[in-house]
Amino acid sequence: MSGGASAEKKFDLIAIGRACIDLNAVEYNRPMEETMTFSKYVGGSPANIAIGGARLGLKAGFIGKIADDQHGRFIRNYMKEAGIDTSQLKVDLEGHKTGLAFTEIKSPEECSILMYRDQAADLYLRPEEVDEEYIKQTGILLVSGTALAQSPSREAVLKAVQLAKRNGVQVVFELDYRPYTWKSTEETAVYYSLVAEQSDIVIGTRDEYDMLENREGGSNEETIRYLFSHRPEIVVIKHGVEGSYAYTRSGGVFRAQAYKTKVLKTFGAGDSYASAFLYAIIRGKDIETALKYGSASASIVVSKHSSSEAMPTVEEIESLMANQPVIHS
Ligand SMILES: Nc1ncnc2c1ncn2[C@@H]1O[C@H](COP(=O)(O)OP(=O)(O)OP(=O)(O)O)[C@@H](O)[C@H]1O
Ligand SMILES: O=C(O)C[C@@H](O)[C@H](O)C(=O)CO
Repeated sequence: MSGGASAEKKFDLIAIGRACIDLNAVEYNRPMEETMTFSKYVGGSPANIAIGGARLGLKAGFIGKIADDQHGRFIRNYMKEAGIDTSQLKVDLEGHKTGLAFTEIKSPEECSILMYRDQAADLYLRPEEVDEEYIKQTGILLVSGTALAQSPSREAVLKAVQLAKRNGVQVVFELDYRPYTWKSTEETAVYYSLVAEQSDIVIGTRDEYDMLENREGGSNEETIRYLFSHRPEIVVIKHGVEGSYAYTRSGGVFRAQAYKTKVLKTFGAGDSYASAFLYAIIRGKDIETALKYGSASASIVVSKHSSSEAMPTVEEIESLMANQPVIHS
């Protein structure tokens, strides 16, 4: 897996899944019950990753579905301005709504997200709306796990994965587990393992791999033994502030520590991490360096108010990598 793969393609990365709205508490360090004002941003893990990638200079596209309303139009405009191709951002004509994420920042360590995702438009993307000609044009297809939670979005994603494999496009699976979207953990494990086994790169937290394996307290060693008996070449396992590991099929083990930063909130870490890690891989950097890019990007985003708008530039990431100490754990 290297940068050369997408050099001649129109896109470096196409993400599939939700593009939603984040409403982040403006008065933070207090419970949401006492929060009166929220700032609006584009959100949704795969949208954040595409925005992060575009900010780093990647050629990015997006496959998804937005509501036919002001929120949907806000999302499309923001993503277009961020430099993302929105031609495959379909408009829902059946009255489904944009998903909303209200974020509560009680303290830097105590953050939570209150989701309004009943009948969310993104989960109504249909398989017939996924176009092979579009997928052919990218080096990487980035799949978000939440898009597998419900039909018809589930089948749309499975079709996209199939088309990617048929056309030599690398599949990156970001586990992105959001409990409220799923009916049961059994169901999650079935679809997570189905897609992980077919992906070239899998990225998730230790807890998300436990979800994939339908167990508690699993180990990285067991996870890689399982996944390397299938298609994945690289497995990235994140351990929050304790840093992250990447394992390669050929036996490589790499670790990156988190960078010290003044944390405002913790969400957005995973999405910024994924976009910068993939940017580095696409640009042909080695895996250890790619992990550092991911960690540096995440440490910038956790120090800021939003997830999408806060995505850093290459210069910001490289400057942080050169100057900021890591957290020893
Ligand atoms: N408090 C922190 N300070 C600095 N860096 C952090 C902190 N928390 C996380 N990170 C960085 O972000 C990376 C991803 O974080 P984490 O493992 O929490 O992912 P995640 O759970 O997917 O994130 P999210 O909260 O966005 O869902 C970590 O590997 C680490 O490099
Ligand atoms: O992924 C979501 O739906 C919410 C995000 O947009 C939010 O910014 C976040 O949790 C990022 O990790």
